[in-house]
Amino acid sequence: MSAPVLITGAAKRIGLFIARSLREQGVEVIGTYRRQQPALGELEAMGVQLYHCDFCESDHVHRLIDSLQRYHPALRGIIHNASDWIAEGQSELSPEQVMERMMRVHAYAPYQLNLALAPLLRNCPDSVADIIHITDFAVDKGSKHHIAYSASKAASENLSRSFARLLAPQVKVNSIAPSLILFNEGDSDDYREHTLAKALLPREPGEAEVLHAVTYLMESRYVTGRTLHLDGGRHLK
Ligand SMILES: NC(=O)C1=CN([C@@H]2O[C@H](COP(=O)(O)OP(=O)(O)OC[C@H]3O[C@@H](n4cnc5c(N)ncnc54)[C@H](OP(=O)(O)O)[C@@H]3O)[C@@H](O)[C@H]2O)C=CC1
Ligand SMILES: Nc1nc2c(c(=O)[nH]1)N=C([C@H](O)[C@@H](O)CO)CN2
Repeated sequence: MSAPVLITGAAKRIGLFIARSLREQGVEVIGTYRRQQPALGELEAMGVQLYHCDFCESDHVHRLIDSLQRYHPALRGIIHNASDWIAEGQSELSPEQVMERMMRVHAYAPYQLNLALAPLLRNCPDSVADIIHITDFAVDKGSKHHIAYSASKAASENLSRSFARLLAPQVKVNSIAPSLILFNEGDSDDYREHTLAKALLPREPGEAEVLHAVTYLMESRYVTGRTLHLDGGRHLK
């Protein structure tokens, strides 16, 4: 791949795994980060170009777009990975504030980036470029505890359809909809057991499962406007 891949939320967990793996394969990688994380130094040492951006802050998004347009003539791909997983009632935020934050990070910022960076994707010297939105299994089923999160991920998935139609044939646009990929450190044994039991394949697949899906989509020459479900058969339980 002869132009960089932009990965949002690259400082930890799945975004970090994808950024590190693509870089190890010799792909130029640009990453965004919100908070200082231990892995930022490692990414810089690997040659990953990092930009600070909180997608809930409009001026940050505009500054990121300006920098990318100024310093990068082309992009091979954009992976919209950045995400906040906020449950209603589990933070000091009001429901309105939760919905605003969810829509900003999962829909508004990706919308702004796709529109502004489409010319850079079209400039990619490879035969094709990709946008990938990482959404969630909850898009199809909803979520009673993460209502705004789920709705905003559904908006993100719909962005994939619209941008697939707008940017074809130079740019493919797809979604990856995972259910459980990686537990969080604070997850209790009961929560882990309950979550694993939701799928036909009761396992925590880890970040590589998402990397495989990203690689498949970026190597495809005929898939666009589609969603890859990574859910262990949960839809059949
Ligand atoms: N983990 C799982 O099992 C599942 C994950 N997914 C999806 O996969 C993707 C990666 O998941 P995972 O690695 O677990 O996600 P995490 O929540 O662990 O990390 C998300 C990343 O996004 C960044 N981020 C959060 N809010 C903002 C913001 N307002 N502006 C900019 N960056 C922000 C975080 O930065 P910071 O370091 O500051 O927190 C972090 O780097 C996400 O889109 C998620 O919704 C979907 C289903 C299951
Ligand atoms: N931004 C995030 N989104 C999601 C996370 C996460 O840790 N960060 N985790 C999940 C869960 O794994 C869920 O799929 C199963 O309990 C969902 N989204």
